Amino acid sequence: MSGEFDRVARLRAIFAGAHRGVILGIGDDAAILAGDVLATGAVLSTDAAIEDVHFRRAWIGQGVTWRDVAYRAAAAALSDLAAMGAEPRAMLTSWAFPRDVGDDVVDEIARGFRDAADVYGAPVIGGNLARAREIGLTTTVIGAAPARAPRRDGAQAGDVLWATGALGEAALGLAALEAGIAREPDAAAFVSRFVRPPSRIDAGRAAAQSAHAMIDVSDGLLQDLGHLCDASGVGARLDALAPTREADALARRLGVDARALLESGGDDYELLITAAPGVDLSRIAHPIGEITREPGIVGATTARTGFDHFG
Ligand SMILES: Nc1ncnc2c1ncn2[C@@H]1O[C@H](COP(=O)(O)OP(=O)(O)O)[C@@H](O)[C@H]1O
Ligand SMILES: Cc1ncc(C[n+]2csc(CCOP(=O)(O)OP(=O)(O)O)c2C)c(N)n1
Ligand SMILES: [Mg+2]
Repeated sequence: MSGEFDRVARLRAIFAGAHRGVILGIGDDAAILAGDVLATGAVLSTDAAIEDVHFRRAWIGQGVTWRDVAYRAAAAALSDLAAMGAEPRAMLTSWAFPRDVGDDVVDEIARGFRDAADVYGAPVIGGNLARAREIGLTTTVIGAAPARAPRRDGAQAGDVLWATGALGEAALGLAALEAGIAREPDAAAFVSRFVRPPSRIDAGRAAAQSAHAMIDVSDGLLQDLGHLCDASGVGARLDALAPTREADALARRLGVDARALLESGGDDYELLITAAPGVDLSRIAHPIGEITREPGIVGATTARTGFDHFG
């Protein structure tokens, strides 16, 4: 197994390449980005993917690869840029793992980040390696600001509430993984929805031009819609949201409630967008309800729960 500095050399090879606006990448004390690639303003966020909190080693070989785990860590972090309508420019990634994690695994993790770098157009320009008891992959994302970034606090009563994709399906994929049936045909699509969330960068950038408010769904619809409503001083009425037949069938098999996962499952990395009633976002999203003057969320079948790290 290589030492820290040999590992950095291997990462440098995997992340190699010329990238627009990157004056200095991996290998020095810090990276340098050209100011003009962030001329509209820099949008910055960071998120961690921690073993047994966000993923499990036991999943590897059960329908999930290390490359998937890494891709998901990057995509989850990049989702915050989508939610601001920003255009990804670069990533920094800080990894911690025990000594027994070999070079082959670290290389696979690097390739997963490189996959995400290619899909999102955000090269890995630096990071850190450290030893720890558990595997942790922390990703800092850097994006260029849109002309106007839709925030959590801009929703107005009467706005239409839109979502970019199916909610609750990633949580079903997670439930299938936890139940050990991830490789079965009726579960595979949900598992891949969990491990490789679709990029909503283009949707976020398109919506930024007309949205009043936007947030990404990481902790569950009710939880994240709740954050948006609280920040905006409004409430929401949800339409009757129905899981697909396939989702319902898998949920029944797993003994979970597909509708509850749709409302509180988390790990979706879809966008919630609110916009004035005349705005048509049907190219990128579908309407799921409306914003109300009265606080609180009505129309849900479950209580406002969702993921809370310390709850
Ligand atoms: N350790 C921290 N130090 C400073 N700010 C933090 C810290 N942890 C979270 N925040 C901030 O709190 C807000 C909510 O964080 P979080 O729930 O992780 O958002 P998201 O779901 O978009 O990743 C964000 O603005 C984030 O930057
Ligand atoms: C092993 C495992 N158990 C449970 C989950 C579900 N889960 C873990 S963290 C989380 C919420 C999203 O992660 P967080 O770190 O809160 O991201 P952020 O909201 O900061 O973007 C969810 C739904 C999971 N992904 N993996
Ligand atoms: Mg976060």
